[in-house]
Amino acid sequence: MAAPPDNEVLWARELHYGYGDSPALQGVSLGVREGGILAVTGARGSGKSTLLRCLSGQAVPSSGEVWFDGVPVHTLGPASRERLRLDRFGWIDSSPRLVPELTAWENAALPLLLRGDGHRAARTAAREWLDRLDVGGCARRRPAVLSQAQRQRVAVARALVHSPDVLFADEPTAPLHQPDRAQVLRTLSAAARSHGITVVLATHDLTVTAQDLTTDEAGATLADRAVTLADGRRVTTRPAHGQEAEGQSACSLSV
Ligand SMILES: Nc1ncnc2c1ncn2[C@@H]1O[C@H](COP(=O)(O)OP(=O)(O)OP(=O)(O)O)[C@@H](O)[C@H]1O
Repeated sequence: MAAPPDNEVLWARELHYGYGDSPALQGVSLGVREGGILAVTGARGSGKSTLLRCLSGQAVPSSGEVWFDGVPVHTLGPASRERLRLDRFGWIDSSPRLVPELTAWENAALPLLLRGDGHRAARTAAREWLDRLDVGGCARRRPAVLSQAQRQRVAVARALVHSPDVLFADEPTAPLHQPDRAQVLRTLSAAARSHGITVVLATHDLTVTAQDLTTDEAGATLADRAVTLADGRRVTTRPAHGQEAEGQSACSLSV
C-alpha cells in the first residue's frame, strides 16, 4: 500500500465500484490539496455521486485506496467511517434532507449537537450560518413551511457549521434558480476559502462550471481544478481557467 503524497489531504488511487454487475467507477485516481476546490463534472450516470460516496467513506470501493489526512479510509470499519464523516466531513445533497420535527436552526446545528457542543453555542453558530446564507429569518421555522431553496440553504448551513475539513457537495445547486445558485456557490466558496475547507463538488451541468462555479462576481476563481468522468473513468483534468489536458489514470496529478 503506497502512502499518498504529503501535499494532498484527500487522495484516491485506482478506485473501482460496481452496483451488482454494473461498474460505476473503473479505476479513478485523484488527489486534492488542502483548502483546494475540486469540481467533478460529467454527464448523468458518469459516476460522480459514486466517486464522492467512496471518497467520503459512505461507500467502500471494491478495489483501490482512499486516504484522508494520512488515514486509509478504505480499510476503516463502519463505525470509524461514521465517526470520520461526523467529525471531519460535511455533505450537501442535491435535495435537502432535513429533520421535519426540528426548526431550521436546530437542523443547521445538528453536527454540533451530535458531537456534544453546548446548546447555546450550537444555536449561535447555526444562526450565524443561516444569516450568511440569507435564511436567518427562517431560523425558528420547520422545513415544511420553507421553500425548497430555503431548505437547501439550511442544508448548506448544516454542512458548514462544524467547519469540516472536507465538504462534499453533490449537485448542491440543483434545486435552486439561477440567482440563488450563484449566491449559494459564492457563499460556499467564500466559506471554504476563509475556513480553509477543502471542497469536492459534483455537477453534471457544465454551464454551471463555466459560468457560476469558476468565477464569482469579482471574477475570482472558485474551483481550482476540475476533473471529468465518463462511464466511470476519468477523462480529463484541467485548471478551472486553463487548458484541458489528458489525465487518464493520473494518480500523481494533484487537483
Ligand atoms: N443504487 C444504485 N443501484 C444500481 N445502479 C446504480 C445505483 N446508483 C447509481 N447507479 C448506476 O451507477 C452509475 C453511476 O451513477 P452515479 O449516480 O454515480 O453517476 P452520476 O454521475 O452522479 O449521475 P447523476 O448526475 O445522474 O447523479 C450509473 O450507471 C447509475 O445508473
